[in-house]
Amino acid sequence: MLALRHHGYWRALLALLLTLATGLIQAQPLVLTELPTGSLGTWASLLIEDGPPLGLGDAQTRQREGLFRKDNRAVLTYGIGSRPRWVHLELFNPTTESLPFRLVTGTTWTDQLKLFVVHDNRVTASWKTGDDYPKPLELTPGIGFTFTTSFAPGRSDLYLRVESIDPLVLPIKLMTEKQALSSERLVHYSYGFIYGFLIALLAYNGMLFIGLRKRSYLYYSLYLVSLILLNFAYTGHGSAWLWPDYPLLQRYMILFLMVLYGCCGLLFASRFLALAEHAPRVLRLVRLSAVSGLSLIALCIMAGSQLGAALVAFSFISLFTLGMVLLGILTIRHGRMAGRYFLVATLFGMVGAASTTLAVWGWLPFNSLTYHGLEYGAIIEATLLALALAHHYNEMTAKLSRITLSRDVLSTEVAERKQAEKMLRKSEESLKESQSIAGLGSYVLDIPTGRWKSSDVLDQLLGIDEAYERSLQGWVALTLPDDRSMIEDYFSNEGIGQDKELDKEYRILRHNDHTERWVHGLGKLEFDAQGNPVKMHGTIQDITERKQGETELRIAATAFESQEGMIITDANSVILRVNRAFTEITGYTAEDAVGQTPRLLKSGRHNVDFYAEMWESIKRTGSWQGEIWDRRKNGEIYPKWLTITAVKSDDGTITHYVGAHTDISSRKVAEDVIKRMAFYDPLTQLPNRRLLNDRLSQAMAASTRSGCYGALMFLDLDNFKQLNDTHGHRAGDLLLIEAANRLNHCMREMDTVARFGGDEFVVVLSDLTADKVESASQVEIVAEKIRITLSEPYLLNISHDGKADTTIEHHCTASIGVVMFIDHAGSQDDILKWADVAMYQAKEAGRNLIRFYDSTASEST
Ligand SMILES: Nc1nc2c(ncn2[C@@H]2O[C@H](COP(=O)(O)OP(=O)(O)OP(=O)(O)O)[C@@H](O)[C@H]2O)c(=O)[nH]1
Repeated sequence: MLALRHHGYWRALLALLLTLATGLIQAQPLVLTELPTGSLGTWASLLIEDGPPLGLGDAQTRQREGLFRKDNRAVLTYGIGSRPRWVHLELFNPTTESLPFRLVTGTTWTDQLKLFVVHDNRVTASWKTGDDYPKPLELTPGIGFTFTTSFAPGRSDLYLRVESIDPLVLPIKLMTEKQALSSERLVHYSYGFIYGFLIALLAYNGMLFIGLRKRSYLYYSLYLVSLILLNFAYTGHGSAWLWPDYPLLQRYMILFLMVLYGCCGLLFASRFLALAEHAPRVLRLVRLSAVSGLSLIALCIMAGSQLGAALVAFSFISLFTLGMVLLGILTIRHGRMAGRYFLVATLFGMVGAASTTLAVWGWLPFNSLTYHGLEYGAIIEATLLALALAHHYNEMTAKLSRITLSRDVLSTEVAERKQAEKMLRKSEESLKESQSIAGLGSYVLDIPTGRWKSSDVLDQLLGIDEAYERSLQGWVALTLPDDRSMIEDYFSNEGIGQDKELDKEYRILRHNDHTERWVHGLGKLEFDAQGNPVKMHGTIQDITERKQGETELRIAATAFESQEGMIITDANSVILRVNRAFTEITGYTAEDAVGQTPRLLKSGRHNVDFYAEMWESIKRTGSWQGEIWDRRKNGEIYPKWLTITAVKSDDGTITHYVGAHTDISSRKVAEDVIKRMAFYDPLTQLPNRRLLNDRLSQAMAASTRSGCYGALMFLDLDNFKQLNDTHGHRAGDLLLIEAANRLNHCMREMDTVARFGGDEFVVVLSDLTADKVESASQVEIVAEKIRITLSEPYLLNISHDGKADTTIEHHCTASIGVVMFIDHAGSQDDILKWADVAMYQAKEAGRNLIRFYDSTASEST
């Protein structure tokens, strides 16, 4: 208050100086036909009441005494708790008629206003109004008090007494009816717009609150309600329309609503800026301020101190606007975008409120802009706060969507993790199962103590149970004595001393059934900080079957490299492997043969049927064996004894073929020799008597079949003995050989020439004709040919031991006995006997003759 008064003195002094400076100019009355636009404060003179209230007469007297002083401001503003004062305005109507005018003065909150129009020392019009009175007269909401009056020609004096504890603001305007209406219309439109805008904003945010249930919107709506109510109150709409009968309410309503407006603003700001979260101490301060403001105003109202209430309200609203700006700055410093909008909004609000406050306090020039600053600022502030709220909502939505996204990601991760855990469990089970199938057990050995832990599979493998002593001794006991040193060596120096990993194959003795098993032990060392091995993690796998398999393989490999030629093909007969014996027999190396098929060895001696039969047998019985002729790499054809065996899988599918063969060339040769020895005469190489019997039997059978005659000739060389006796046995042999050759040359392929013994030969002719005479004639021709051929001289080259060979010419003939046979007329022996008889007949007849056996006459023909 002191400060206010202090300022008031300065202003008075300033006004006095200005009055003195401009006094001459404004000593003239205000000519009503030449009215300036705007407020007429500079034309007025003032008198402050020091003592008890003055009446009009007192004021007129003081005016005449020159006690009224000029203020020299268009709008007279004197702040809160100003002393009542009188204002005098001298008016002059230069016309001859009364001029009607609309006088606008005071603000809507002016407590008391008295107005007198004096003409010719007569009061022509007077009013008493103000918001201290119920149903205040001539109150135009949004404008002030407006009085319609007429000024008679000549001079009129306007006396105005004004009293207000609220900020005393005194615009004085004289307008024609037309000007007044236009001005009022503008004001009404403006308020229509302002309220429309604010109410729309309120409705919108109210609905947002109902829809979104966000308290920021509720507090913002409350803030708007308080702003609208405050505006409604101080523009006079309240006292004109809502509470005209309650001047007491009007007196405190503006002030209370100012505090309430500030509190709602703080409430909204606290929520919007999330002070509870980011600045709890500031929130406490804000709450304290709000509660203090409300308490103080309530106290003032209850104490009936309008001045106190006005001071509280104006101080509070000033601090509030400043506080809002500070809150905005604080929030920006916390790095929140919402704070920027808020700060800009509150700055507008603050500037607007400050403008109005300072204008009505008289610290700023009073004009439409400054006076309505609070409204403009509030509208801009409310708009920007709505934008801030929208931005905040966007931020929240983005945050929410981020949270939703994170939640989705999280739930996906959880699902994935669950899936991974499930898969892990599954794979652990599979691992256990596969370890069990593979006979793979695992262990962990504590090296310093020698204690170990084993998996279930390892326990099964070792044949131990829970109670088994899992110590070093326990382990040694499980190892086969012969292999213990291998493991002991590793743990003593060879391995662990050199930090090597364990990798050994050794045998164990199962604890429960004392069976021997082969195992493969692996172990990985774990070291302490000093580098000493402290643990070993490892696996032990049962490899008994593999070991057995390896042994069998070794045996098989040895067997494979046997004397027999071996060949292994796949199911498509493609050669996979051959052994050394194969190469030795065939001449083909492994490189030559692998990838080929056994057709490589084909001799061409066997026809398609042979091979078809062979494969049919393999398919049916799984094997085939027999003699087969193949061709060596060098082209030589050789016989071999081949055994082919099909290798089948468990399901019976043929997977491989194994062929084993032996070269039987030499055996074949031996067989031939034996055969020759058994059936051929070693000297002449002619069939012997045994083979003759066979051939004769065939010829006889053929004769029976065909009904054609066959013939048998019995030949005996004449006087052969002499040669032997004269030139030695060797010469006799040579003659026999030559005679045999000559016989062979005389005969057809189909005929048989045999050596019967000594110097006797037998010739069998088959398939002659069915006619006996004709056949006999053919035989005779042959026999004659033989006789003549054999009678040719023989040149015999005789070798002598240690002497030179000698060649002799020898003459020799043969006696020939012939038997014709057909359809088993006699047995083989009979035929031979008959031929022999005929031959003897020839001998007896003189030798070198041919005789046919005649069964009826038993004589030669
Ligand atoms: N060099 C030789 N002589 C044989 C062989 N086998 C038998 N001889 C002899 O052949 C002779 C056969 O004699 P014979 O047929 O009885 O008498 P021959 O002198 O031919 O008189 P004829 O038959 O009456 O004309 C005997 O002296 C046998 O020792 C043989 O393989 N080599």
